Amino acid sequence: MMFMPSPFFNLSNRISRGVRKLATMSLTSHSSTFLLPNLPADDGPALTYALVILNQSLPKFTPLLWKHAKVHICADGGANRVFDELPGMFPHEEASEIRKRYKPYAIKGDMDSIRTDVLDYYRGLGTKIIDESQDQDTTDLNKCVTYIRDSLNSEHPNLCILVTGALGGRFDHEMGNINVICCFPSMRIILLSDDSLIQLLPSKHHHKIHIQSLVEGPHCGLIPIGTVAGRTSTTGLQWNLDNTEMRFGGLVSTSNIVKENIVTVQSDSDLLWTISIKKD
Ligand SMILES: Nc1ncnc2c1ncn2[C@@H]1O[C@H](COP(=O)(O)OP(=O)(O)OP(=O)(O)O)[C@@H](O)[C@H]1O
Ligand SMILES: Cc1ncc(C[n+]2csc(CCO)c2C)c(N)n1
Repeated sequence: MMFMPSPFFNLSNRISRGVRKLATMSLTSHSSTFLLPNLPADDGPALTYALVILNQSLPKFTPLLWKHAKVHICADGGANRVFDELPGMFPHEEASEIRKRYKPYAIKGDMDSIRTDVLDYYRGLGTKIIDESQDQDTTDLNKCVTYIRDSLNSEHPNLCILVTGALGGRFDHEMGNINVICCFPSMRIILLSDDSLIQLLPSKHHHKIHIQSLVEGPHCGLIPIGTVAGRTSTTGLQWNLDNTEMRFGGLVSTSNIVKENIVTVQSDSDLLWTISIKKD
């Protein structure tokens, strides 16, 4: 006799799958401790930071990010910024000393923006040069993240990629940079400027964001990207969401305010989390 599923089979199956999903939903913690002068020892499971420098003015906290990062990669013309701008952040030291101290591990991109003198200089210091000029379909940031994922992830598990110069500037580049964090949802990538940071909160986790109020906030936002976010719930914000629908072209949470030391977010869709960075 042929098996006939009961009319309730799908429903009960869906419910039990839903329950299982809730029961197994993992909690991911986030904390911008990389903006503090020293990484706290009790920072939970240690993250290893990789720093990617894009071709925009370096944020003032670049030396701090460099110190916290285990590996430093320049996206094409980002190398010009390290060469030109880092010595100016240490006016009392010799430019050549600073350039040797802040030597990128690799420079990767389509190499249409790095100057020849800069390329020759870092090649001479032993920096890996990865020329992908044949690929005109992915951005230099995408190329760098791919390199980190494929070549560095096994050596450095629990990697978090900090990206400077990702926001502000040309709008197509900004959107391209945001697209990169959506292209690699399982990697932790944080886009930074002097004014704000952005990261993806994948829907398959619940999120606990430890606010570093010395260096970030209070302005923040939660933005659905690419699709409707049917249900999002938050705690710790002035305008919390309670199973609220958000969509581009409708409600998105901007100019929200952090009210507690911990913000929690759960949603059925991937969201962008953004928070302001304090000027000192
Ligand atoms: N004005 C900008 N605003 C935001 N991001 C930028 C800007 N300029 C450069 N970037 C970032 O720096 C990366 C390297 O930039 P660069 O100027 O070397 O190359 P590009 O040819 O402009 O970029 P791509 O080759 O990726 O199109 C870019 O991929 C982008 O992520
Ligand atoms: C539909 C489409 N739009 C734009 C580009 C061009 N493009 C995209 S990323 C990039 C940077 C390469 O480093 C360039 C030139 C393309 N290929 N396909």
